[in-house]
Amino acid sequence: MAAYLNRTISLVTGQTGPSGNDQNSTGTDSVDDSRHNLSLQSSASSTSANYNAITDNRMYQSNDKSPLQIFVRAKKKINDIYGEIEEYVLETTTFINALHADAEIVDKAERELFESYVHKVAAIREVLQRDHMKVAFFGRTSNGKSSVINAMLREKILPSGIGHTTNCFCQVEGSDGGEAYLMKEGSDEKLNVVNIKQLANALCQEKLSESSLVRIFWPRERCSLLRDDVVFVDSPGVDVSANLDDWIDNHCLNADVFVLVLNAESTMTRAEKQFFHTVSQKLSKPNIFILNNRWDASANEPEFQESVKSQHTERCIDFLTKELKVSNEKEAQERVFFVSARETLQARIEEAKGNPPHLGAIAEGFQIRYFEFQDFERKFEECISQSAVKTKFQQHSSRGKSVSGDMRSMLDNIYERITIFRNLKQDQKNMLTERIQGTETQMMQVTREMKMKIHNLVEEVEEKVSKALNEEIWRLGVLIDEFNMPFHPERLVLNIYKKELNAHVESGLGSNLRARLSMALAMNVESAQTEMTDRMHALVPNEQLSTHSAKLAVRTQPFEMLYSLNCQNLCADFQEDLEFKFSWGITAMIQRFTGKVRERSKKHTPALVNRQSSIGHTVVTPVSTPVETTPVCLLPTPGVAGITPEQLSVISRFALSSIGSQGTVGGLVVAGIMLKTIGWRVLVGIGALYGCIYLYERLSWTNSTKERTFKGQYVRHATKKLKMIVDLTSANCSHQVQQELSSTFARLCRTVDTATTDMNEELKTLEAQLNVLEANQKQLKLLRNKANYIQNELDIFEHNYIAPQ
Ligand SMILES: Nc1nc2c(ncn2[C@@H]2O[C@H](COP(=O)(O)OP(=O)(O)OP(=O)(O)O)[C@@H](O)[C@H]2O)c(=O)[nH]1
Repeated sequence: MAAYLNRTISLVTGQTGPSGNDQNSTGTDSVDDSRHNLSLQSSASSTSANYNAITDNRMYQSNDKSPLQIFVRAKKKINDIYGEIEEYVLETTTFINALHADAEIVDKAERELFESYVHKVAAIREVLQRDHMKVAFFGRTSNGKSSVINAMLREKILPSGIGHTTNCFCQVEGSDGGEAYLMKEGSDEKLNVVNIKQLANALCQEKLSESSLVRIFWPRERCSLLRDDVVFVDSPGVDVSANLDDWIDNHCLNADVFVLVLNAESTMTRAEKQFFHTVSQKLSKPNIFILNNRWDASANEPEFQESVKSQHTERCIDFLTKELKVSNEKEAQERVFFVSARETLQARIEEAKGNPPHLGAIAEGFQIRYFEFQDFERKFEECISQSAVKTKFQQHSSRGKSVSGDMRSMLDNIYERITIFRNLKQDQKNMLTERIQGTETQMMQVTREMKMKIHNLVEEVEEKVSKALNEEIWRLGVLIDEFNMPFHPERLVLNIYKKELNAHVESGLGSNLRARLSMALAMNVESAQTEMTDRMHALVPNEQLSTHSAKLAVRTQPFEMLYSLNCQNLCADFQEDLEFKFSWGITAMIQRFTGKVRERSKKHTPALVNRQSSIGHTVVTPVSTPVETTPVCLLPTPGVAGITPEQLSVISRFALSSIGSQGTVGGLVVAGIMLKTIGWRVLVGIGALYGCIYLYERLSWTNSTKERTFKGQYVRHATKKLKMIVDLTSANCSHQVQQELSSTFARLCRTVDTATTDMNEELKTLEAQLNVLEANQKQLKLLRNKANYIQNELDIFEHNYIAPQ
């Protein structure tokens, strides 16, 4: 009670707070003085001063210091934060959708979860737009609920009158664009606002059910409360309906403040109490104000005024603290008021006309009641603003935090996954880089080694072929003896015989060389190829081996050496000599003698190198036989007794011609000398023997002897020619081996190159993937920081708007 009185005095004196109260007088006497000062009969100056105080108070209420501005600013702030949350959620979802392309990082369920936040935030924003401060008025019929609302709105918007007037729930809310209209529940049709008198009035024909709602949209600019998002709900009297539960469920659950409008002329009824009991059961600690309306009536009985007020106040406080348990004593004292709604409304209408408000007074003590009503409004505004911020925005703030927190932890998970994935890719990149470098180094080493190997193998082949061919040349006589085509000295037959013999020698030599060398050479080549392939296999990564295995495989056809001896051309210049020559004839003797001398000179002197440069079409290099190992000398070498073979040949020809030319005279001289020396009998005997030998040799000069002679001449000729191509043939063979191995190695190198190129491509792909992953991580960090920023914003919001309460 004392608090109530202090409150009244502070309003009158224009001072607020406990200090103001302390500085002024306290107690009943002071109140009496105030009442005296504020009576309608007070002087004009006093009225004018009080009017100024009222005007100042209204100005204060309508400026930015109005408690309702807390809600307005909080709503704007949370709206701004939710704008950022929506932007953040959209940005994150777009990013996650892009990441979803890589299923290893974000799966479908995760993506859908992110998308669900877009809808969630959009839904919260929608609710946020509709959030307002809602006050609901209850009380018995005709207690003046509609009048209180009208007084607060400063216009007679809701129907009021004696008896049961309000038939249904009427909600008054601000409209934009200066338009006033109303809408029935479940309809979007805008009705003329004058219809409210019919729709909501119980006395009219066209009445709605008591639980239905009519929404009245009133221009915001016409009332500061509406402009600041306060919504008023008027109800039918609690004494006319049994459906109180439905009322509460349909219209009260989101109310921030309840105002119980009592009739100060009577006392609180059971119906009124019952209604609020139900409300306090359904809502946790509802904010309830009690207005003892029609207090102007107390002016008629001033002697009982204070005692009635005390009684009402005590009962109301007990109701709030002891019965409903929704407030403590101190809070309850701030929630009970004694007002006159009718008077306040009239005063404000006068005020709107530019008249002093006291023109609306209907009884003595107007200004106290008027101030009390303003005090109620002030307390109500503080309460509804704080309550609405808490009940509505705390929930939004918590949900915003939960959304940003959930998203941040999901982003953290994705970040960790990307980190693992990135490390994996980085390891792969490092391994691949090392492998490429290793492959290049090993490739250089293998190339060096393989070149050396090919070189050695080629030299070995050359040596082997040379040796084998020389041996075959030594055995040429055997090969020619094996040739058994019928021999005939006739020119045409002999030409065919020579052709066949050339072919026989060529194929015989070829097959003998193959038999001796091919197997070993092929094995050597194959083993070299296998070694190359194995070394190259080691350079190609296992996973690429299957791709490149066909290229790496050793050729299926074994290597075969080709010995192109070409005896047809080689021995084309062979000319046989099948003339009969008596072995004891003078020419033969001289030839034999010169032959022996030549043989002897050959044994003791370096061989004369035939400088003839053409054998068939081939180029011949200096030849050295196994015997002729001495260095080549191009000068004629002196024979026995300083006579060269050419000189001996000239001498023999000269001797024969001189014998032939002297004819019989010479023979007779020789015969005469011999006859005289050894006697004619011995001479005849020698002659007979000589003749017999001649005859024998002449008779022995048969076809087979000619064949033997032919073959002997051929062997000598072919031996000479073949020896000249030994080096050429072995060089040719080694060249074949070199070609074979080089081409194999080149093929393998190409394969390794392809594998290296593939690895480089893979490296590029890995680098690109790493760049993308790095960019993703940067973006994730950014998004995480944004989530933190939003959380901070919401923390600050709670600290500024919710925590202080
Ligand atoms: N003297 C006086 N009369 C009042 C006051 N408040 C309201 N009235 C009158 O009481 C009657 C009922 O007022 P309403 O505002 O309609 O009351 P209500 O509680 O809304 O009534 P229902 O709508 O029927 O529930 C009207 O004639 C008002 O003029 C007041 O403070 N003093």
